Amino acid sequence: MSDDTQPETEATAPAEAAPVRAGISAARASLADVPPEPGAPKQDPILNATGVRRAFGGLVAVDVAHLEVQRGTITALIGPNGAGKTTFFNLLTGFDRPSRGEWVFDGRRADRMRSYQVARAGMVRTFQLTKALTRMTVMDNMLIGAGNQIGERFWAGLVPPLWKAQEAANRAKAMELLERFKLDRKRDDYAGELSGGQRKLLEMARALMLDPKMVMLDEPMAGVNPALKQSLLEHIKDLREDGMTVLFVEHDMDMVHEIADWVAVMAAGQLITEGTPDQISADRRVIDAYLGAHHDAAQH
Ligand SMILES: Nc1ncnc2c1ncn2[C@@H]1O[C@H](COP(=O)(O)OP(=O)(O)OP(=O)(O)O)[C@@H](O)[C@H]1O
Repeated sequence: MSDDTQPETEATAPAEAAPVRAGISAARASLADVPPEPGAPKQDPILNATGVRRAFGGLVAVDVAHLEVQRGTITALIGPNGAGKTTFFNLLTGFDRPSRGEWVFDGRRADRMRSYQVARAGMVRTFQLTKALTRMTVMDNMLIGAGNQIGERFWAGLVPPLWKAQEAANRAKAMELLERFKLDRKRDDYAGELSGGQRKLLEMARALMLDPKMVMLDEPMAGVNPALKQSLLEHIKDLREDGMTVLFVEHDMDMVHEIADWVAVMAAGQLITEGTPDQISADRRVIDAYLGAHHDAAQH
């Protein structure tokens, strides 16, 4: 954790040290008996997807037969360029519509939900800061991340005390998160002035404004300098400690090894295997997929 480097005190050491070990060992234990095969069933999947397909004209970008994501784990989604990872993310989070397929998130059918409904249900993805957002302050980015809960409820939005109370609560929550991500001193700066790594931290902090159960991160390490990488990794581990599930797309295999409890591998739209990081790095199918080799049974 980012705070581990601080000197331990009697008051804080036990409370901070215990959950770190609890989260990772619970996650690994929950996956211990799962076979390293595509579509492997999990003990307690927070996400359960079946037959998810998305074609763009003649190109089948995603064709995932089955995937379960175990609750409380950090799961990496890897695969060569063009494997369909981002498209799959977009489908799951309601930003794209599948040609067919269904999935259940935390006990609720989510394949018909719109993106804001998916987010409200607890599956929240991070977004790269768009140009418009870089021209807003860090705090305003956080407040946008909170959505407009009262304003969306039309009648409540007409009652100023309710509206103001909600805004004050959002601000307090945003401040707490900015402190946690060590961005509190930047709150009045334009988001565009942040470094690559700080932007990633802001993207994650914004997602947490919605109190997600599952956080979806698309290439969290892209454009982050080595100094901030470690801090970012620790923040992602903290999400698991707080009971959240994390699914992330990433090309940086060092990062995958360091934080993933489980890895799902896509190639040419399909889920070709799953397993622990060690199982995956030894899997011939994965090596072949990255080398662009044809899957040939004789090689196994
Ligand atoms: N809107 C779209 N229209 C047409 N083709 C698309 C569209 N979006 C994605 N594709 C195609 O679908 C395939 C999968 O793309 P996708 O971006 O999901 O892969 P990826 O695994 O995320 O790749 P990368 O690691 O390079 O980001 C690619 O061949 C891509 O060109």
